[in-house]
Amino acid sequence: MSLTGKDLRGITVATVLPFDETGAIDWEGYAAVLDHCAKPETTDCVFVNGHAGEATALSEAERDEVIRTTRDHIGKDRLLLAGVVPTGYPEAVKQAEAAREAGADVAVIFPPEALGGGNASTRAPVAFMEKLARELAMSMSVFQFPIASGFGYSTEALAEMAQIPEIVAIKEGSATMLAYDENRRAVKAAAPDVAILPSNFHWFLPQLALGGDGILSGLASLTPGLLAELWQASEAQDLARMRAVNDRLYPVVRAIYGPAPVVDMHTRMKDGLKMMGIIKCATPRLPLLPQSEAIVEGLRAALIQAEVL
Ligand SMILES: N[C@@H](CC=O)C(=O)O
Repeated sequence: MSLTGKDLRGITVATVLPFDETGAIDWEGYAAVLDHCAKPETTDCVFVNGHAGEATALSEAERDEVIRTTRDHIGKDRLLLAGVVPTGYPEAVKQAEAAREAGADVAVIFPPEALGGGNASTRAPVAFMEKLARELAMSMSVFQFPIASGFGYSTEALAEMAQIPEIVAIKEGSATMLAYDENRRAVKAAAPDVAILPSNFHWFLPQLALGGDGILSGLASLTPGLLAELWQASEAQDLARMRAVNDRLYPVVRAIYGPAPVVDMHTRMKDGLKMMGIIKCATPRLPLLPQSEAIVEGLRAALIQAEVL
C-alpha cells in the first residue's frame, strides 16, 4: 500500500495491552479493548506495540502476534501502525520486516539507545533513518521522544528526516509546546505531506489549537469518544466546542498524566478500562508496577466527573 501523511489524519489510538494475573497476554481482554477503542466512528488508525502496548516488555513473537491479532480484528482496510523498539540498526530492520509480514502498514521507529547521549541533535538520527528507509522500502513514522529524555531529535534533524520519501508521519511527543510548534512548522515547510501526529501527553487542546493532523495517544484506548469530539471540533475550528470537550477531559487527563512518574500513564488507562468492565486485570509487566489505591480512586472520580463511568 502506498501511503501519504494524509491517510494518517485523525485519531490514532495507541492501544494498551492487558495481561492476566499470571502475566500472560489476555487476548480476550485485548479484543474487548479493540471493540471499545478502534471503532471507525471514533478512530481512524490503530497503533500497536508502542509505549501504551508495553512493546519493550513483549517477546518478538508476542509483538508479531499483537499485530496479526489486531489486523484480523480491524480488517484489511484500516491503517495499522506498529512500534519498532530496536537496540540498534540490525534489530530495527528485523523488527520492521517482521511487522510488515504480520500485517502492519507503517513502522513507527523508536530511537535506539545510541541516539541518546547528545546524538539526538546531530545528523546521526537522519543517517539512521535514511539507511533504514532504503533497506526497508516501507512506510515509516519517526517516534519523537520528549526533549527532556535526551532522545528527542532536534528540529533540524526532524525536518531532514521528513524529506525521506518513506517517512509519512512524525509521532510528535517533544512534550513542550514550543518544541512541538517549532517542529511542526519546520516539518510542514520541508515536507507538507508528512503528517504531524501530536502526542504530547496532557496537551490535547493546545497542540490542536496550534495545528496538527490529528491525535495519537494511549488515552484514545480509554476515552476514544472524547478525543474524537475534540478532533472534530478542531477540524470545524470551533474553539467553544473544543473548550467544552477539554473541560470534560481535564479531570481524566490530570488523573492519568498528572502523578509522577508519567510513564505509569498506560497502567492507569488499564485501571480505567477495568473500572469500565472492559478488562479484568490492569497489572502491567515489569519494570512497570501496579498503581496505588489513591491513584486508582482518583482516576475513578475523574472518570465519573467526565461522565464516562
Ligand atoms: N503520548 C503518549 C505516550 C507516549 O508514547 C500517550 O499519550 O499515550
